[in-house]
Amino acid sequence: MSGRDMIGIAKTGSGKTLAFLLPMFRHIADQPELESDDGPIAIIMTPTRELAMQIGKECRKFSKSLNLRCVCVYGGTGISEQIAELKRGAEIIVCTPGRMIDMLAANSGKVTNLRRCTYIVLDEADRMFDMGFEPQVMKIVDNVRPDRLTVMFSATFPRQMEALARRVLTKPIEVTVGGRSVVCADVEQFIIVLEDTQKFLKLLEILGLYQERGSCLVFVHKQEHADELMKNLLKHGYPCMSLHGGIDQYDRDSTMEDFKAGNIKLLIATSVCSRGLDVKDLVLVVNYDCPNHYEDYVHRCGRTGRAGNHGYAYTFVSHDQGRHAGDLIKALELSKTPVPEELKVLWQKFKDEMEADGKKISSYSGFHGKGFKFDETEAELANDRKKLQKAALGLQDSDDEDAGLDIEQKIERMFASRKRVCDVNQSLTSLPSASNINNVQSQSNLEKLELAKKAASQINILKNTTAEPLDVNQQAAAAILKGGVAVTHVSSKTIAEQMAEKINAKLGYRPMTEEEKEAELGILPANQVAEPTKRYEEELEINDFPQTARWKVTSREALSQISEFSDAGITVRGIYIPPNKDPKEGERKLYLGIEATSEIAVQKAKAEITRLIKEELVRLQNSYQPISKNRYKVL
Ligand SMILES: Nc1ncnc2c1ncn2[C@@H]1O[C@H](COP(=O)(O)OP(=O)(O)OP(=O)(O)O)[C@@H](O)[C@H]1O
Repeated sequence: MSGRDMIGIAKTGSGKTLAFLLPMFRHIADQPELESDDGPIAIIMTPTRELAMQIGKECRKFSKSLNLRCVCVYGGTGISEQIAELKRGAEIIVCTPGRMIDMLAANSGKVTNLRRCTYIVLDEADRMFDMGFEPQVMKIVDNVRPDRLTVMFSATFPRQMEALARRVLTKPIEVTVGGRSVVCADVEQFIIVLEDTQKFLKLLEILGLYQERGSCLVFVHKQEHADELMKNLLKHGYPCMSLHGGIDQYDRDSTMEDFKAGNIKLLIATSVCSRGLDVKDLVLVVNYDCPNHYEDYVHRCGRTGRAGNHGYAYTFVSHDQGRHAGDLIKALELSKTPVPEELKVLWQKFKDEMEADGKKISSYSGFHGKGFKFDETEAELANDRKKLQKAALGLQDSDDEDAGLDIEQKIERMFASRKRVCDVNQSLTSLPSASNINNVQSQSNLEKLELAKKAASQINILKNTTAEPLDVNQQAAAAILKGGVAVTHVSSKTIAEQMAEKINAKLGYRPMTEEEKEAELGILPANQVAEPTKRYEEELEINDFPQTARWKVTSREALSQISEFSDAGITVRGIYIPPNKDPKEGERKLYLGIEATSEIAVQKAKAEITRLIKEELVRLQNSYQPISKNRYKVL
């Protein structure tokens, strides 16, 4: 309420939605009214479409009487109605980040814009900052005025995620109500260790106990399992539906509506339903497949025991899932629930097995490798590569939240970056490996200037004859995101100057300033001449990223855009070496060389390269649709 940025952490079902809606209404009431063509004053971002719908519904309960308009913008459904609604104007947009970006770019920015946006909510903030959403969230947040109010809410907030989140907050206050990342005390937890073959019968037994008392939600790990289990339950006389990312959005919406209205009492879902969903009278959660990380367990269990009601959460762990036992023990201990002996035994067994393999177990989940063939760093690197390649091939479940944690760090590690700083003048003779400068080493500065000018003018001619729409489009998109008008005009002279600057950077040549020229002509005293500048270089290995990610950062357009944006020269060097092959003598794996006259320029270029690779990895993973949508239609 006081206008500070904040991180709010409170247990599931405690009413966090209202905690950000009420101050938001007050904030909007203090702003001047929207004029035609104004975008929203408040944006609420959520990780799932169902959650966006739910928050939109909650918001409208209040906004109607306050004469405010709230529009839900989320993917998977027709874009035209959402565009029409936005064009009529809305003070509040509840959205999933991907579709919001589509809207901002739609119709050259005439649909909506961020000019008036001063209040941003990131609900389920920790989820919003993992691999799936961070690039999109940052794209939006970075284009909202810096003096905005930003608030983040979640029931869980791992420390490593918090550091990332704080990048978009200004001196935030952190409000924690009750525990941080703890299962709500109103949820009674049961862990059952059993064989896979016993799971279905156990589920029938549990449903027999609870089905009469209210709605039940069963979580499975994969989309196929959800459909399979639904069929089996239908066969056994339990009317139910399934809900997951592979189902058409219209069917997802209607299933969710039916489940919330109590028309369907039993829902089989993947973790797409684990966060934020609020279903009245949901009395039972069954983790038919054990969640594969701690936060997911907390959120899944939190679908029951909401708003002061009592709920029950059962979790099945099979004997070969000892690796998850640590997280479950942690969850039980933190919520002061006795840990079953069988679970302790399972965990101990897993730890013993790992230790026998030479792997050290940390207190709960995860282990630190002590491989036989690799040293620790190599093992980690190999593992990261495997994961990224898996992601690129779409081999992970699309609802697997674990997939992208700390992806930037992994990319950074794969870059195996090498840095160098050198004096410009020295560098001309001491850095023969630095790309195109070999043939100009012995030339004088004046000759180099002439060379740069000629090359720039040739490129300029080429630019004018083969226009590059991408450059212009990108500028337009940036302008639209900022709420401006998409006008881009770059004169030939400017292009020539920019190209000359870039070539100068590559050559390691710094043109003389007016003062220096005058000094050389004897007009200024020599002691007023500026000190020689330094050149900063960094090499980033890109050989082992998936092919499309490599293409993305080596294309001519991408390189010229990054150069333009960062003021650094970038060259593609080395050759591509396939996996499991070593470079021959004198060869180097494919890498990018960045050179600039300031460290900031190098960092800007590197950040952009990282962003492009990350975006591509996310795209590859999200575009994986293994199963035909039609299979999931429930008639
Ligand atoms: N002051 C209140 N008194 C009674 N019920 C409330 C109050 N505030 C919120 N609720 C109800 O509590 C339920 C849970 O609220 P909400 O969905 O905001 O929880 P949450 O903290 O966001 O949970 P999650 O972490 O799962 O997203 C909703 O049904 C809401 O209507």
